[in-house]
Amino acid sequence: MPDPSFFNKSILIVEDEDIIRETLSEFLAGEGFEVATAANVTDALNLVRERDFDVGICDVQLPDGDGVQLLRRLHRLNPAMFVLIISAYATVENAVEAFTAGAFDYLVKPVIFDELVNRLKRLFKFQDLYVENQRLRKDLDRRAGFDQIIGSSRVLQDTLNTIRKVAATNSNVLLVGETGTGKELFAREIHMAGPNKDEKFLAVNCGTRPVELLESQLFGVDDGQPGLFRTAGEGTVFLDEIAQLPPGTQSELLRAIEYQEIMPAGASETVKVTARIIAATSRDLMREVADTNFQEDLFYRLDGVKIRIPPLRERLDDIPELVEYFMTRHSEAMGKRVTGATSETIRTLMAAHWKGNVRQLDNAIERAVMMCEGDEIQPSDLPPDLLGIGTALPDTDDLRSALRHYERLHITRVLKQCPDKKEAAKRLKLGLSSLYRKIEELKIEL
Ligand SMILES: Nc1ncnc2c1ncn2[C@@H]1O[C@H](COP(=O)(O)OP(=O)(O)OP(=O)(O)O)[C@@H](O)[C@H]1O
Repeated sequence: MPDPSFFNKSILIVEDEDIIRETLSEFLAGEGFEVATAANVTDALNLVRERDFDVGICDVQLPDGDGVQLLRRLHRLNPAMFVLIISAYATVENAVEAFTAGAFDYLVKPVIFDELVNRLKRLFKFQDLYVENQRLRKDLDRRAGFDQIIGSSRVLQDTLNTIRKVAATNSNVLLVGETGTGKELFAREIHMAGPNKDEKFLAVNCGTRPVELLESQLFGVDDGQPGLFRTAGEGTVFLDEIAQLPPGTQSELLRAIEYQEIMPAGASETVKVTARIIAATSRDLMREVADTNFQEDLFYRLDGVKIRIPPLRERLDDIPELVEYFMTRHSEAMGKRVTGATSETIRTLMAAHWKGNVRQLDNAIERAVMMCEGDEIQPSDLPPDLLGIGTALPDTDDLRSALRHYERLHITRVLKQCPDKKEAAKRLKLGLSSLYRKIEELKIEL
């Protein structure tokens, strides 16, 4: 009975002796593998250039090269391919060379089938761990901010350029932007592009209450918790919603910036701190100063290096890419196969107002993926309030067609909210038969 871990696995046998290659191939195919064979280095490389294999079994001596060198080249083409070297002569040097080059295992001829099966079972256990490890690493990198800022619009790219320049200087930064524009994401990017990227990035919301809790989180307690500033070391402290920092805490923060020292609760002496500070606000800090809610000194300290994160409506070109990104993420998480959005959906999204910016778009796509019944997101899968705020732009200048377009959109939205046609007709102030006629005329899909 073949081992279940062998099914759907692909294996490449590289062996110049016909009889060995064929018996191995027959045996492994019988065990459930998908098998391909090559009799020399050139053929093996050509096969690996064409497709990925899970495993390679390579003889050491081949007519046009040696198996260990082949192994190195295979790894360059596909690092996830695990290779088992077989050799007619067992020498320590051979084995060491194979393992140093990255072989997963080493077998001596004649190959005993039972032994090969055991080695392959072991190999797949490791390979599963390897794949899982790669996935987690990717996930971690994503969470840490790598590769996560999506969008190639000019406006976004200019902002990213400024961010990278500022990041290198290790100076404190103020990020200003509406809610959901990605301020925390950009703050992480600054940290990761800065000289202390291997240190910690710690975030706190300045709206945290009571004040004592916020202050102990930030500055710590004398004989208890160290607080974010000390824990961050040379890393970054991200102060979100800085406008909500209470007046007393503002003075403490000013001291941390001006003198690089803090006073933990209950302490009698100050403590030196070196963390970089990145603050973010969705409010106009200057106005908060004018309204005496925010200390002027602190404002000027923070305002030195200020970067504005543009709202989504100023970079509509990013929407298709962001939709693709969120769609992939959410459909993976929900185990669905939603692979695209219709052009009408994209037009609708590009016409919406996006008060909640990228976060709102993320939520809209999450909902759309949930509602989507086929493999493409339709306008009717989008949140109804979104259709209300923005209106899809018609594809034409012809007034009659444009009116049909809006009529179709409006009726679709009402029907989506209210599937009972009698009720929907009432809301539309139409007779029931007129509604049916419109549905037919406008080709509204239910
Ligand atoms: N360009 C982008 N690419 C990918 N995801 C983004 C982008 N911008 C924002 N996001 C995502 O949108 C959500 C909101 O971003 P974030 O929390 O950084 O915004 P914020 O400006 O700090 O919001 P708030 O002011 O409400 O705290 C997050 O899930 C973030 O990952």
